[in-house]
Amino acid sequence: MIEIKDLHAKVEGREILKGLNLTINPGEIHAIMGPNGAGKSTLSAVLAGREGYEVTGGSVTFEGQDLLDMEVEERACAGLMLAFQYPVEIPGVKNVYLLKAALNAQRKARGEPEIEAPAFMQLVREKLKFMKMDNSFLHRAVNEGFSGGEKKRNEILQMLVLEPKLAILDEIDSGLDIDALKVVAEGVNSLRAANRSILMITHYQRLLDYIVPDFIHVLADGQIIKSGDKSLALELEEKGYDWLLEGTA
Ligand SMILES: Nc1ncnc2c1ncn2[C@@H]1O[C@H](COP(=O)(O)OP(=O)(O)OP(=O)(O)O)[C@@H](O)[C@H]1O
Repeated sequence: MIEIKDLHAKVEGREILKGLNLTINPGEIHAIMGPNGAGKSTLSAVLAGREGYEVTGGSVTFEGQDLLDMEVEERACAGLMLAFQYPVEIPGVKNVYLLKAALNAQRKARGEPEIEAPAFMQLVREKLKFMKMDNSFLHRAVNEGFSGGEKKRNEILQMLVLEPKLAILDEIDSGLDIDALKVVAEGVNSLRAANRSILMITHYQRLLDYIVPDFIHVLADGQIIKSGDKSLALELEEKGYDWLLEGTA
């Protein structure tokens, strides 16, 4: 699905990613953990094509295409989607409008006609119900006045409607109460498919009890310094990061 080789990136002139390598195959779920400031969100921003992040070396291949050469919209239409750590509020744009516009942009890129209004409403209502969200969320401005947990649910709602090939979840568990964490995890688990991959950034092993990853990686100082299976998260919970950082030094 995606192959990241020796990726280097700068933010505000400072090198944050320092030779990062990661390969994710279709159907796999990978989790990235690591100390604050290690570059985890920078990685997701670079993959999504966010402005202000300068790639200074390396390559990223997404389904055989050079991802770094694609515009943000092209990346989205090709099936890459990022759930933000801090979802943005878009005053004046209704949630339902954003979902429909995004879905139709995707369909257009695939040469498909726009979705018919009744089919769209049926799809969206079904996904809202799955996320245990009230229909009124459709007619509110995107994320405006949403609680922290509601914003995170809304990010997953977008994913359920848009069905990305590669879903990147940046700290989707932060700010969620216990019940909301389960709902969000169920949403993410329902995305699991043989032709879809998920990359989750998290600080807590707790999320990984609900969404069990195939691989866990530790990102520190701009590089992946250790990879393992889900048992690595338990080891990190117990020992912290110092033992790994000392080993690297
Ligand atoms: N726009 C920016 N301007 C200046 N520095 C930035 C910017 N974005 C990121 N950085 C710096 O890059 C480093 C990596 O940040 P990043 O958000 O990628 O870390 P992280 O691993 O996601 O951390 P956390 O676990 O705390 O969310 C930090 O030192 C941060 O201050």
